[in-house]
Amino acid sequence: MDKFRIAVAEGDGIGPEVVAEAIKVLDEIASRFNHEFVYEKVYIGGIAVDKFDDPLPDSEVEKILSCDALFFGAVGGPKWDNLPRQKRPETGMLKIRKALGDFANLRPAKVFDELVDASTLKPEVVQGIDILVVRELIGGIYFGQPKGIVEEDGIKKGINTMVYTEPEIERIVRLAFELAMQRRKKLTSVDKANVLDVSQLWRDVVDRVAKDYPEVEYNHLLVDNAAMQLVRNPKQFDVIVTGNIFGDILSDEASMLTGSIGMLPSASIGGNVGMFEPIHGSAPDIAGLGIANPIAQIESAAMMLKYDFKLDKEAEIIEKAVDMVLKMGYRTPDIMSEGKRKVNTQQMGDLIAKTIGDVE
Ligand SMILES: NC(=O)C1=CN([C@@H]2O[C@H](COP(=O)(O)OP(=O)(O)OC[C@H]3O[C@@H](n4cnc5c(N)ncnc54)[C@H](O)[C@@H]3O)[C@@H](O)[C@H]2O)C=CC1
Ligand SMILES: CC(C)CC(=O)C(=O)O
Ligand SMILES: [Mg+2]
Repeated sequence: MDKFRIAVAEGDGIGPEVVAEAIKVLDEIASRFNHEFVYEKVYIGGIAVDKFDDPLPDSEVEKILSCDALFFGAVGGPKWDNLPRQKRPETGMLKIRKALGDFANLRPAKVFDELVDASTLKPEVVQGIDILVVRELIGGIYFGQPKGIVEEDGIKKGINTMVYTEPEIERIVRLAFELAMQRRKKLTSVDKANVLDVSQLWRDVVDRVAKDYPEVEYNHLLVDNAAMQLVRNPKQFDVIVTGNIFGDILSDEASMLTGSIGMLPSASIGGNVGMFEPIHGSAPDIAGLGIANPIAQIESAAMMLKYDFKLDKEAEIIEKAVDMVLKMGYRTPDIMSEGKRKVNTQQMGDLIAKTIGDVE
């Protein structure tokens, strides 16, 4: 029997609701394939602020570092929005990403055939889309110094700084080229090199690294154009590699090609312990209503099995079960369309867990 220790941070808002459904699916996999998943509850975000007055206490970091993976819901909410920056839930999340050293955040945006009608874009634009956004996760403007709000001569000034070193760029770009080699061998690097020096360095590094991957067809796009191209002609994209803030924004945009942000999982890798979370936030507007889509969280569990535990077959079974449940016509409200069967968060989790046993 294989044993894996998983640190579970449910976080805030819809976090606990969707994590509970993903755990159901993991338990089903464990019992069918004779694995043991041991869950270690950890506190990050608003829930940790309430309990410890700290969005990421050292004790939680230690616990996570002793586990094989971190399975994460989402953090944040209006209750904590006016706290000083150091105490905000989001600061805890940024700190744990940095502490784990997970520099690469993989965000696949794949359109299920059954959900073509759920997208706000025309079916012919979104059908067959399979994009992988490779977002740099522990550098760039979310971490650069100096930062803060200072007052000079009675005038307040807000400062953030976008910094990337050459090695930081090279490691994420190289990984993106490697991933492109395993896919359709197309890579688009997104930057703002017409304005930002940090982006010029990014572009120079991409051009240099590209020489080691002659089979990969690559291009550069400025981020404003990339945002437009994602809705104009998303099928032109295979792998998109970009920095922290551009990747954050473009992946939320890409999620709407698939029908809902509730569909997009992610894997953060490259460090000591991998971290697996949906791309969405804590969705305070629907928290507690039982209507959140748990598929992004469930697919994040599949990514954990694949990328961290090397359980490729089990990961694929989860993906197939999701596909089958969608084919049966079940939909949470965010992906609902005419003639389909509306279900709530728990029902969707139950259906996917139950369907695991029916996957061929
Ligand atoms: N990784 C994380 O923990 C993240 C945390 N946040 C935090 O989450 C809080 C809310 O941020 P928002 O900007 O509202 O972004 P959000 O991603 O939480 O929600 C955006 C919209 O998408 C909907 N949505 C999100 N996930 C859904 C799901 N699984 N099923 C159905 N609908 C879903 C929400 O209801 C909302 O209308 C903030 O405190 C923010 O800082 C935001 C993004 C990432
Ligand atoms: C809450 C932010 C710090 C991050 C975010 O929006 C994301 O990682 O998608
Ligand atoms: Mg985001």
